Amino acid sequence: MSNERIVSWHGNPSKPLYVPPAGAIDAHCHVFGPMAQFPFSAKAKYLPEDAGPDMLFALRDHLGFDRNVIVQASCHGTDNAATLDAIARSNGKARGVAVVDPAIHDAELQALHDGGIRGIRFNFLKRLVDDAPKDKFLEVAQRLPQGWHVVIYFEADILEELRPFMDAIPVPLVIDHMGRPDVTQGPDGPDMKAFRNFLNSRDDIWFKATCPDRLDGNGDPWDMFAESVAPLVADYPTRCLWGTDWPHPNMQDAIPDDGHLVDMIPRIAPTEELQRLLLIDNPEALYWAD
Ligand SMILES: O=C(O)/C=C(\CC(=O)C(=O)O)C(=O)O
Repeated sequence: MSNERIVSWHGNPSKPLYVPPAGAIDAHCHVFGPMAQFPFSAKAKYLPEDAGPDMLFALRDHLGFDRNVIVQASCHGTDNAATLDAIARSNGKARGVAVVDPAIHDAELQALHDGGIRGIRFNFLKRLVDDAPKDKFLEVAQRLPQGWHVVIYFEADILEELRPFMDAIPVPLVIDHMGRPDVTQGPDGPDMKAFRNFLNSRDDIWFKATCPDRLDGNGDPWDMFAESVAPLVADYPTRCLWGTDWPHPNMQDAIPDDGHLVDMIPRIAPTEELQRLLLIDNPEALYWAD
């Protein structure tokens, strides 16, 4: 890995035209560092510039959101200190998802709960992590604090391979970026069909209708993303979440304008009722149930 620190976020995102409802939650974002206080993991696959809580909360306010769910990014490995620090600074307006060493003690899981964590993330992207031990992941998934869930990040080509593993997880599942379907196949393409089959296999699988910038190679305004994802939100309105994905790790060559990302919301959730579910009720059920 090069030692050059990367900027993957927009310096001056536009003000969105869409105004989120009061209480709206950005349910997928990260913090990077600050490095002097929270060094990156020795195993990190990218070395970003600092993107700490002050920047995240300023963006939240600029975009018209009220709360954040901060997902531990791979560059911080299994040390959740930066994520916990951001939650602690949020005045109750952030909760989080941790990445843990599967050998973590129950008391440490409880300490994470007390710090605002409500789930753990299993990352299966080979470009981001060296190994993803399914047997160990399953063991820790069986002893999570009450009310927690598991977030899984994978790409569409390994959905079937992961099925036995995911089927065995005894708590709700939240799938990052819908398992990265090729949205240019359209709403009835093979990737979306396979993902719908998976959603239909149990009623406690949730998904993040996120990342047009990662999933639609045609670029902003990401029309194929809108076309492919709107039907999924319409058909599973109580199981979808939305997030900016700021600071957009690894997107330095195609940095999205966060204001434009927010303007995707009414295109995938066209009614006020769908927007309330997507931005408030659904993420509250997972992250602010207590
Ligand atoms: O931010 C995301 O959701 C996606 C990422 C980064 C990531 O997950 C991580 O570093 O943990 C990606 O595809 O590079």
